[in-house]
Amino acid sequence: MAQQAALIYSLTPSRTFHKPYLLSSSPRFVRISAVQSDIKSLPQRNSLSHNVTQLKELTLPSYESEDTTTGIDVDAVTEAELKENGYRSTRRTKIVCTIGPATCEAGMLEAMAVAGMNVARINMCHGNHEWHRAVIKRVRRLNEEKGLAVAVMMDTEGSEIHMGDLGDGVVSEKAEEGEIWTFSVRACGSERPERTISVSYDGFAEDVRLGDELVVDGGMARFEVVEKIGPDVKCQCTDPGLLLPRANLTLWRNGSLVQERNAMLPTISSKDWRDIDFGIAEGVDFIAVSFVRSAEVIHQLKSYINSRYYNKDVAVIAKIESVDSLGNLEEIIKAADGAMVARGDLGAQIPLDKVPSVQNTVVQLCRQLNKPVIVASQLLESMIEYPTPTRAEVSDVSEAVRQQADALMLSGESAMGQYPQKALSVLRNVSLRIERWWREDNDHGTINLPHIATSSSDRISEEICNSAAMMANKLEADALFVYTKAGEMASLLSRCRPDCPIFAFTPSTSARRRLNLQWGLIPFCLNFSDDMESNLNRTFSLLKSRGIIETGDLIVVVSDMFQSIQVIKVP
Ligand SMILES: Nc1ncnc2c1ncn2[C@@H]1O[C@H](COP(=O)(O)OP(=O)(O)OP(=O)(O)O)[C@@H](O)[C@H]1O
Ligand SMILES: CC(=O)C(=O)O
Ligand SMILES: [K+]
Ligand SMILES: [Mg+2]
Repeated sequence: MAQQAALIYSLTPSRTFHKPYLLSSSPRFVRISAVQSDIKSLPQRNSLSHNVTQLKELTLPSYESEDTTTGIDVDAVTEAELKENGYRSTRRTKIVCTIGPATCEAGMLEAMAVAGMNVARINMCHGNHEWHRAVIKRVRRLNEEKGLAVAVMMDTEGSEIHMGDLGDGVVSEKAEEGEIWTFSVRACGSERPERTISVSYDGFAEDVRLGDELVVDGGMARFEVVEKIGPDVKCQCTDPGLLLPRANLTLWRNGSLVQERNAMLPTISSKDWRDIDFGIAEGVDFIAVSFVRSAEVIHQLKSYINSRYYNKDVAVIAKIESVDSLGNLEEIIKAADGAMVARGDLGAQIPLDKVPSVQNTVVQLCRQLNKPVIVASQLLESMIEYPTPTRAEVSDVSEAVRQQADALMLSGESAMGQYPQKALSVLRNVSLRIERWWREDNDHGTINLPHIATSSSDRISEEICNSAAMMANKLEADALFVYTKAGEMASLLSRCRPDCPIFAFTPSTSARRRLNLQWGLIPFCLNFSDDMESNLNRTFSLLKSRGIIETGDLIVVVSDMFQSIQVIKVP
């Protein structure tokens, strides 16, 4: 079968380290021995070439599923990246792509996975269950057939106010200055009168007042309310712009966001609960909850999942996009398994100039609380239409990478844009470049990570990970290895944002997919025993036989089972 081809940008080979350390691998003790002092023989980091030297076409071979009792599950994409670029040059920042009409076919999904998509996001605001089920199935098949670990994230609709669909085949409408448009709580159906938009919230006509400002999609277009006639609200366009199907609507009065009765709408609507049941049944890995206002709803969803689907491994991501969430950030993030800075709606609820500081706050808070964080929306908005990004967009992406967010997200760029693969490769290349720059810039200081563990055993794990990451940096190790059943130790290592990549070995395919969202983690599926000596020997020979590691590589190892750090030179 013809495989989709995609472009992989190869950086010059850099794996020529000669590591001068030799370590014994005794579990339970941190035992460093025979440390030699020929550190000068290490290559200068800045001697690693920055040049993008070759463009290579990569097709994914069909994947023979490994017997994980003996083998190791690693996919062709990771393998190629590790071999081509060397460990130090692998991308640490993960990429979430929203799947829509532009990317939902199997070939495109594969091309996106080859080009670096770590997580596929489906937005329940659009499409129906049949459409979403087909996408999830295609991703799952891709994972099975090609040995990939692309996770699926389902994003709930939430019950904020938005416009209805524009009708069959209508992808957008332009509102011009001065035009009068009708926003109505009546469903318009297929015979939508000209310049009429349906509104999702029944209380809309009652809540608005003459003179209110109606803002579409955080400022894509603006209207002033000029007349109310029963269910219809006549509005005059004051700022022309594009109206997209199901665009978000906010009302402003005297410079403040109006939250009349819509503030009482549930964060998780009855449709959302049905979508959540659907998503869990279809095996999604993450549920991203829109418009979270407080920690309560996260607790509610998590206990629902635990009681109803106790054997399912579903992580809950709190989307930070509601003005009300900002006073409860810490509790919300603590309650959730991760967070998303959903800048689209956030920018419609708070002044735009406040969005960057909220982004920074959420990213840093997540890092401190050890929760993965995604920076989302409009990263490369212009690439929906154009093949190159603006300089400002590239700067915005680099800022998120410099903040060391776990993941960046594409929205319309990958869902319905004309250049989804190009947008993905911009995220990849900017990430690689900025990560390298960040590592080479020795002046980034150390971020103070507070203790997060509550039990003494967790506290030990935390300290082990902090120390292992620090050792790996000081020894300029080639990689950190972590053997982890549920992924906790892997997260703790990722939280330290070490200089080298983290190979996370887990026996669980769902844990492997979940870890794919986290900064710097390269998750592998591997069945391991309680005998670390034999786990290591097996891992070394498996990875060596595939050319991923080589004799002499310096590895720092931690595991769930033994509270120890081992430093080993690959035999
Ligand atoms: N499943 C889909 N079917 C059709 N179009 C889609 C689909 N998913 C996304 N799109 C299109 O891509 C655009 C961007 O999608 P995205 O899901 O990122 O919206 P968003 O507004 O950023 O997210 P949210 O609705 O969660 O605030 C949408 O406005 C829509 O036009
Ligand atoms: C992603 C999303 O929901 C937003 O930016 O609004
Ligand atoms: K959504
Ligand atoms: Mg949103």
